[in-house]
Amino acid sequence: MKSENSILLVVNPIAGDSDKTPIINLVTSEVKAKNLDLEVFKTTGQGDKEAIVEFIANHNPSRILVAGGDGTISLVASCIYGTEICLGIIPAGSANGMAVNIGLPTALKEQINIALSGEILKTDVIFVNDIMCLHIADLGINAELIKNYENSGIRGKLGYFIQSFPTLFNSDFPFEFTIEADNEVFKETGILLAIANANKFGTGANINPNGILNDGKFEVLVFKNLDVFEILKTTQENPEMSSDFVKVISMHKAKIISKSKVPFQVDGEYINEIETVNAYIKHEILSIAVPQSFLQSHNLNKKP
Ligand SMILES: Nc1ncnc2c1ncn2[C@@H]1O[C@H](COP(=O)(O)OP(=O)(O)OP(=O)(O)O)[C@@H](O)[C@H]1O
Repeated sequence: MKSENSILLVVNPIAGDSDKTPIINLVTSEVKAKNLDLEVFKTTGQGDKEAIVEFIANHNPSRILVAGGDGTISLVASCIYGTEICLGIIPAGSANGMAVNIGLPTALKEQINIALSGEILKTDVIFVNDIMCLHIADLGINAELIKNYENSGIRGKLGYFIQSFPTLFNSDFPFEFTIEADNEVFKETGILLAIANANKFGTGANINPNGILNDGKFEVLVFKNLDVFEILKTTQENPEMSSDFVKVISMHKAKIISKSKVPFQVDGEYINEIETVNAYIKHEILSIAVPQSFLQSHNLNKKP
């Protein structure tokens, strides 16, 4: 049985290269003000999943707050999906795609209050080659950019920017994909194939404006070229992109085969070069605390 009063804070001390003491202190005072109990778990980078599972078994928290980046959020999500334990996000990484997708505010106190709130979304989760994907996985030029960025040692947006030029010149794009979607087969050529449950990359680019986190489906989007005018549209809240630029297919499961090996990333983490991806969705299996405005603007049902 979970303990309604018990909150666990999972902190990744190295995420985003920042000191987490202010976060721990403010979470401690906010949790205390609500008469709840707090335990803090700091990740080490070694055996964290097993340690968190054991910690949960011993402390039975009703909610887990995560102070880290997308990697730490995925780690905790993989420990609690399918349970009633709710995840609260305190973005503190170099990449915070999930925070961007649920529209978290920037002020820490507001983030903590949302993470402890009763506004809860039961989100779908995609599994790509059995790897959990909370927002977007992709094959092609973005994954190649992430690989080059991770190898470069230059952090932040500047690192991304610097890597984009050699990546664009040296890439093997376009790639040829066969997409076996539910009961239909599509053959598409493109520079990037995204498998998306959410709308946005961590950078804020809104590549899947019609994606809904709890509709039981995900989208495969094949971007066909580097049309700058169309790419700029992804900075808008509701972009209408040309079908010459992107092909969008909504589905429950897919097998995607690339004619040649292609770079592959999941939620901002480079995985490897692959030829085949099997993707399927699990419906409403992860509870996340979200801003009330997000639930309202997306007409999403609140499900405790
Ligand atoms: N105490 C630690 N020391 C070193 N590495 C750690 C520690 N705790 C977690 N990690 C590593 O942090 C990574 C996850 O970081 P996360 O994505 O949350 O933040 P981030 O700042 O966005 O990181 P990155 O830029 O590497 O994606 C994992 O690779 C994990 O193994």
